[in-house]
Amino acid sequence: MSRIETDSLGPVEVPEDAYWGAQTQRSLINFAIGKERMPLAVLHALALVKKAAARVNDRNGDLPADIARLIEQAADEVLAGDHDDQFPLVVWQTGSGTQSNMNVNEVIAGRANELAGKGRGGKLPVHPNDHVNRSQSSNDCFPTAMHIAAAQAVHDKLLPAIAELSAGLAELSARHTHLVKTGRTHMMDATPITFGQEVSAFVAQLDYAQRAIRATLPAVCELAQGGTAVGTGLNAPHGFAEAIAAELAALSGLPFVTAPNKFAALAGHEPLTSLAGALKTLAVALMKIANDLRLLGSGPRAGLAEVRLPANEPGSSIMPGKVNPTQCEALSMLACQVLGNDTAIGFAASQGHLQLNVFKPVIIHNLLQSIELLADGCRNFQQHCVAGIEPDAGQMAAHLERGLMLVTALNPHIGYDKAAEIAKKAYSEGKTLREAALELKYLTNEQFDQWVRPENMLAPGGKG
Ligand SMILES: O=C(O)C[C@H](O)C(=O)O
Repeated sequence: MSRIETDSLGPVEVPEDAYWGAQTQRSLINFAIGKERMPLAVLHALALVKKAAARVNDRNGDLPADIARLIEQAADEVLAGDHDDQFPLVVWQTGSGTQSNMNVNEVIAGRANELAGKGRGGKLPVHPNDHVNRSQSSNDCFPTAMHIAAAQAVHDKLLPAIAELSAGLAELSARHTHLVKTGRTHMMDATPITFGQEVSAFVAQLDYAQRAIRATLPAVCELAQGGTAVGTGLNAPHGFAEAIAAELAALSGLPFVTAPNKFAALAGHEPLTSLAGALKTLAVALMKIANDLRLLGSGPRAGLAEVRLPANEPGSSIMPGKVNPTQCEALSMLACQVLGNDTAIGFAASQGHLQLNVFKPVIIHNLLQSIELLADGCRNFQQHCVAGIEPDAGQMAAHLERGLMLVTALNPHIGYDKAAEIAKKAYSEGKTLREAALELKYLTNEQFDQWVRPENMLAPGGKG
């Protein structure tokens, strides 16, 4: 069953139960490309813009109060998720997001008209363009929705998830401040380190990444709304930009303000590019953390085997009893995706032409995917990997005992060249450092005990 809706190009048949109108239907027909739907977070953010615009327009006397109330009521239903099935459009559509903006305008108008007792859809008494889109253009409300969706996702999901992983790693580090083990540089044995020190680097890397992400938020909280079609604000009343930013801040609890230059806010996407870059920084840190932990957990018999990762599931369909570092694999894979998304965002954001960037859907699709993957990834990694990590103190001690770079502690006492001779002799003849040193007569047994002490090699000022 269908009904007829119209737009400026003429009549279009839409499913009878749909709230959307002609423009959404045309987009469905003209852009049957891929499966990637416009993220719901963007559509909900657009609904928030429509609600805020209705309030400001009502206050300004630019909308009849009853129309504004109907818009707000329908927008609230969208925000509550009651109409999520009414947003079927894909990412690969008009580069301004006009069709998704019209999808939201049409659904809100269509539902508002039903609430007014006029039947589903249509343009009376609430018109999708004249009322729901009042004082707006897709060119300002779509980038506004992009910024709102990104800021909310970072604030509500990503920062708490980073904090959770960071707390888990900090706890692991604090539990093992005295567990001495072999340090490695160039993947080769180096001087000692504690497991606590090793893990403390991960905590600091995450801290750096979260600070980089936070630093981008003030610019992400600057909104394009009020610029309308080209940045001049045509058809929006004086003061609309400031008023709607304040309304959106009040509705969302986030510190949104109006962007100082609307021309740039429509045509450039530097704030979201910076955020994507900061997400890349987080992905880079997570890649290092995942790789280090799977390297330290390699084995269990023929690898480093210095940590035991939780055995969450059988790893192999053919090799009985094999357990794999699957959480590290998932985390490092999603880090690759985030690096790829950052590249796509960079290309897309660089393509602003004159007064508009028309690569907006692909930017926000990639950005929100990165945020979601990173947030879920941090949480999962904490809960299913870091929380269950146990160091193997025996294996660490054995590696330390066999290690050759403890010899570095002898540099201040016998000089680099003699110390190197000891290390080379020990390695080539399969001897311990002590045996080689004594055979070369460069020091006594007592001096070796006094100078070669891993626990004294962990900080500046440490002496052999
Ligand atoms: O949809 C609009 O409001 C404007 C459109 O993106 C355009 O500039 O052609």
